[in-house]
Amino acid sequence: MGQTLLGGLLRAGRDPGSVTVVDRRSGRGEELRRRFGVTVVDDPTAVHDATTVVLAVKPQDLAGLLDSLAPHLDPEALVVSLAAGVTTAAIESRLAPGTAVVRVMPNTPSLVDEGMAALAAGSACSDENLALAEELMRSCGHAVVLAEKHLDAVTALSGSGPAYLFYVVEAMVEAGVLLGLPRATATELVVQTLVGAGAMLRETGQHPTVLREQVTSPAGTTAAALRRLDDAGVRAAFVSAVEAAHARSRELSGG
Ligand SMILES: NC(=O)C1=CN([C@@H]2O[C@H](COP(=O)(O)OP(=O)(O)OC[C@H]3O[C@@H](n4cnc5c(N)ncnc54)[C@H](OP(=O)(O)O)[C@@H]3O)[C@@H](O)[C@H]2O)C=CC1
Ligand SMILES: O=C(O)[C@@H]1CCC=N1
Repeated sequence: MGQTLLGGLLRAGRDPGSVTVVDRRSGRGEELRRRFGVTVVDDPTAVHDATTVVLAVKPQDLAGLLDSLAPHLDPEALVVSLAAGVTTAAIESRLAPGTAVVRVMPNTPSLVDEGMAALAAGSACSDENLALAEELMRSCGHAVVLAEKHLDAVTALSGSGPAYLFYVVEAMVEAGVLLGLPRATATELVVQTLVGAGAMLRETGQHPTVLREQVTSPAGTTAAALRRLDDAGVRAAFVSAVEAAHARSRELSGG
């Protein structure tokens, strides 16, 4: 996710010379340097002169990372965390009092500048800090500011959401192959159908129920398929899956 966001920032015109990546795996540094033209170091004390620090490690690694960064952070620096589940209060508790923290939940379509991110401000975060974090996230897609109590739901919906849609695409491609289509053809059909359906949702502004009804001819093929999906409890399974992601995000906040 960190690399995805880095790519978005640079595409949006940020000077690579102004960005330092702290990466503990030395083998990857050369590739990042070559690909993005940024400075790559393995020493976390490099944050000492940073005005904005983006944390893109797994939630389980965040506490240890914060402890190693805290003594070196400029007290005026803005800290932006991408970690699922970890609250701004938990982050603040490991940093100097008054440190500005923003919690962000991005998603992987940021890779193609179609990301959806939600941001929540910590207790010492000014409007200016929040606007800066929002600008960072808008460099690779959409961004909304929400109360922090909603961030676990955002994580479950748009954070993990691309995986649910890729899962549906995988299943549909397999179905096409089962019906005798070459895999490449099935993939092209399904991918463009997903992109087209997404564009219709965005550009018509119509409710998905209306768009689904337009596809569903009386006594036709779609009605036969949707009946099977309902029989298999697919709609309920999606709701339950999102609930499970929400619960897991809340669990990670305890970590
Ligand atoms: N993937 C996604 O779709 C989304 C992820 N997120 C959040 O983004 C964060 C990263 O997730 P993701 O990119 O999937 O995870 P990855 O494991 O792919 O990336 C985490 C990276 O952090 C590095 N790292 C760990 N500890 C340190 C450290 N102390 N110093 C420097 N680098 C370190 C890891 O290095 P190494 O490879 O050596 O372990 C790894 O490259 C998570 O908190 C996740 O919740 C948020 C929204 C969406
Ligand atoms: O699976 C995860 O935990 C991360 C957070 C949201 C998407 N990926």
